[in-house]
Amino acid sequence: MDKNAKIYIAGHRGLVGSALIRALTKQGYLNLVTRTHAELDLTDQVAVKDFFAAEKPEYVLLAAAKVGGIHANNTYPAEFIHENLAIQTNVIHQSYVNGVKRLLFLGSSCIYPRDCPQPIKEEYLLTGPLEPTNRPYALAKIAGIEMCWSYNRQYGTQYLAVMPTNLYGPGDNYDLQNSHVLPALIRKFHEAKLANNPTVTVWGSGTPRRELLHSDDMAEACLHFLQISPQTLQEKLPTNQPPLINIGCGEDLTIFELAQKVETIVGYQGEIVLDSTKPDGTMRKLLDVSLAKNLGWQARLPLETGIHSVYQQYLSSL
Ligand SMILES: NC(=O)C1=CN([C@@H]2O[C@H](COP(=O)(O)OP(=O)(O)OC[C@H]3O[C@@H](n4cnc5c(N)ncnc54)[C@H](OP(=O)(O)O)[C@@H]3O)[C@@H](O)[C@H]2O)C=CC1
Ligand SMILES: C[C@H]1O[C@H](OP(=O)(O)OP(=O)(O)OC[C@H]2O[C@@H](n3cnc4c(=O)[nH]c(N)nc43)[C@H](O)[C@@H]2O)[C@@H](O)[C@@H](O)C1=O
Repeated sequence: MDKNAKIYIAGHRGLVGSALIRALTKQGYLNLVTRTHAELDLTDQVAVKDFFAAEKPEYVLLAAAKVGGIHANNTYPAEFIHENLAIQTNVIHQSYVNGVKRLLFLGSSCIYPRDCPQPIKEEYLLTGPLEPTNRPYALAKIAGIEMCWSYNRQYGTQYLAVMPTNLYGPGDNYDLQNSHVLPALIRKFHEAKLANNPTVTVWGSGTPRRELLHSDDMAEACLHFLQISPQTLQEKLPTNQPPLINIGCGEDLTIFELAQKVETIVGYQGEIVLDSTKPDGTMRKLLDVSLAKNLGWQARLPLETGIHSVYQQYLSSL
């Protein structure tokens, strides 16, 4: 890819979007197009049409979405399905209309059936019922994958759908209600340490397993697949399946084990209490990342190093 190629990063101030900006800048890409949510509401069909017609990006990284943890997904299902369907429909369609060379659509590991075999292969999509706590979000993401595949088949576009596992990194959402588990635990243990609280509450049974990937690894994966040659894709992506690539580190741990790791890194001395009134969500969603590896990408940052580094970033943001 030409270093002057015009690349639009949708959602550039988010967890993944900001990591994409860091990675693109590091690799010497200079011609980056960005808009804040206030400047361009991606649910607005006319505004998105005008933006693409004016800017004519050559590449699109679609990292804008309505995102949140288990509680947010369960509490605002209408917003999760409506906003995600609108954002991705507008951006994918206008990418086609304006001749974008390649688009990367970010989905999520929650698109796969709740009880599917582990580790989860791309081919398990649509083979069983979804997890209820995030079904509206997952269905929106599945529609986005289908849209990428349909445009590829009918119009010969080269859109890819990358499916990340649970992500964390600098600039994460630390809201105690709406965030994902890792930032929530970092904040809970840190605040309990400062206040000398005897207990920290962890939602659910502690037994669900999660796979966590740093946003810098995710951004490297996105750039790898944005730049991969059409020949390699043609050779290695099954033609009878959606253009889907799982992105994960290939290892998971229980929520209780994760809480213990955070407890140690933060240096909290009290006790962990489980709140069984809160939902567990999917019991396990470990991705099979052999396709990504076969296409030349694999995760680099070990979880413990990643947690140490985000805890330092969290402290410096206070
Ligand atoms: N975080 C995770 O654990 C995971 C994330 N993903 C996927 O990765 C992608 C990026 O997620 P992540 O970076 O975590 O999300 P963030 O919430 O951190 O960032 C999302 C970005 O999208 C922007 N945005 C949201 N709605 C609109 C809109 N209507 N118009 C314009 N911009 C909008 C937000 O702007 P603003 O904040 O101003 O609204 C924000 O900059 C998403 O597709 C998500 O589904 C997949 C799996 C796990
Ligand atoms: C990325 C992914 O993220 C979501 O799915 P999730 O993995 O279930 O999300 P989560 O990170 O919020 O929780 C993981 C586990 O951790 C437990 N847990 C313990 N204590 C806290 C806690 O304090 N906060 C949170 N949020 N969870 C906690 C919690 O009960 C659950 O068992 C969906 O948005 C989905 O759509 C999606 O894509």
